[in-house]
Amino acid sequence: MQSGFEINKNVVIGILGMFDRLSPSIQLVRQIFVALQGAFAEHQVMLKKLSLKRKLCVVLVRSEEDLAKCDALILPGGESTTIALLARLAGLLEPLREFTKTKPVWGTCAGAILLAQTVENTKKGGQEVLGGMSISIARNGWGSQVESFEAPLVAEGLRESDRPFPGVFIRAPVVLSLNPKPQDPPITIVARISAGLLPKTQTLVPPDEDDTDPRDARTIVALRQGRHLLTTFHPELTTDHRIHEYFVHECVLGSSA
Ligand SMILES: NC(=O)CC[C@H](N)C(=O)O
Repeated sequence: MQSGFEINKNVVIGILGMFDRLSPSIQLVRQIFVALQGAFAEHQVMLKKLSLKRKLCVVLVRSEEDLAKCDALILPGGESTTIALLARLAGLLEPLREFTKTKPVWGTCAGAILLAQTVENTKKGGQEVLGGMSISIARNGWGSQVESFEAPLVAEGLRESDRPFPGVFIRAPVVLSLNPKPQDPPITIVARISAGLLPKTQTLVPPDEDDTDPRDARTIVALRQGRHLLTTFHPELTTDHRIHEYFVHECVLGSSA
């Protein structure tokens, strides 16, 4: 893939931080959740570990002005409906949709929901999306917070693909189907969970004892379409930086890192 970057240009990766707009008391509650769900600091630490030929700047994005500085964006975990609402209140929803049309975006967990074209199991009133990926996804598809789980993932699209990627799933969404139209960029599977490890607690898709089809869309937990990346789990809460590396090298810099 062609890189859109000049060789000496710094690369700015933004991390959407809508929760950082909230009042101090709500911030405290948020910190408790973010410690569990990953956010700016965790992604920043991972990005700083990558070895690149050019300087990588990581910025927190809370406004249209912040977004305008970015070459690429990470939509972190949290709560997709709240993130979309806060983005709308900040006048950022449309700029985010425009950004998604032209620049690389990676959505983790709640961010993955925002990147999907259609969402099931939404809260009353529906879910606003940015819609960069032609997939259908279900919020909280594996169950509630207490049914969060960890599982080794088959890292088929990553460097050292024989080495499983540690999957951390927190009220994670489930990919239901891939629906690319002929004119859309093709979808590449980056990581899967083995069909046999699919949690039985999933709320949306009825568990089927015989359903161990490894091609089942529910087994897809990381995928790429064009310059966008989607992970239903939280790579920033692990010590394995291969997914961050994949985003920067493949989606942002186009293999020329
Ligand atoms: N860890 C997460 O980001 C959870 C996502 C959350 N279940 C949502 O609907 O947005």
